[in-house]
Amino acid sequence: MPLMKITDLTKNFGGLAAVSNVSLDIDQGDLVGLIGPNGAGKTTFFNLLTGVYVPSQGTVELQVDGKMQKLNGKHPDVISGLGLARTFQNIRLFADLTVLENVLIAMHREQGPSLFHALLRTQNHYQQEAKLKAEALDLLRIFNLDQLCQEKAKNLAYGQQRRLEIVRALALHPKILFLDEPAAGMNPNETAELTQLIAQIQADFDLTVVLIEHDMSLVMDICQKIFVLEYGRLIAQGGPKEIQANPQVIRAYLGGDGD
Ligand SMILES: Nc1ncnc2c1ncn2[C@@H]1O[C@H](COP(=O)(O)OP(=O)(O)OP(=O)(O)O)[C@@H](O)[C@H]1O
Repeated sequence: MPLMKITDLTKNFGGLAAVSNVSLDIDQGDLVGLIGPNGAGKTTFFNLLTGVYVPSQGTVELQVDGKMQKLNGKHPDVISGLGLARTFQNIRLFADLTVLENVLIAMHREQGPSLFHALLRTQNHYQQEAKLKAEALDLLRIFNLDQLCQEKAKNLAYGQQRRLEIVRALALHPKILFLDEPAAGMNPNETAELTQLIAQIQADFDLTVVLIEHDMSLVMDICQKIFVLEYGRLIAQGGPKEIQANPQVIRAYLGGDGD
């Protein structure tokens, strides 16, 4: 049974089919790349899977406790609660809060101390706060951001902000992590470092990762399976070698208006 099953998924914006009849499965433990030229429908696809958009047609199902459960029409917060976390193409941090506070806020949304304990400042409250802080620092350490934990997010370099976004998503303890162009704006060294980090957290946290990325070195290095969209349609799927040799994919990139 797949972890996620996407069937005939379609999203129309007026007369434009941004995603068109896409069917695919994502298996537990996959590290999946979603590629395609600009405007192919990749971000729209993510938005459909994470509840930001309601599909015009088709279904998105997630395996929960051994059964496939329909996600269509569920609020993004409910979907997030079922184990889907994501980052966005545009960085969405709290610019004036510290690095640590940015992570703690994400954690509080998921598992923070109850209002009752917080208001009464109970011992339980302080213990839970200390536990969350320790966990946040552990995650920040993996991404080499622990030394910057008291720095305001807006003062971080661009690549560091992107890494902090991933830490915030990981803090939700997701089953599936969706990364929308995690290496965008990074230099080649930062991209190489991030590539290894993504592979490492996928293994260490037993995660399923789905990423949109234009940087082919990242995709081909670590993705075991690649899905290719063009004009909203799924035109190919397979391993990195297969995809690189696929004539339809080559034509989409060379003949289209993509990168
Ligand atoms: N909210 C919207 N309303 C209308 N059209 C939209 C909307 N969102 C996306 N589109 C259109 O849908 C198509 C797919 O866009 P999408 O952003 O999903 O592509 P993408 O593959 O993520 O592109 P990129 O690689 O440039 O980020 C594009 O033609 C885009 O202009």
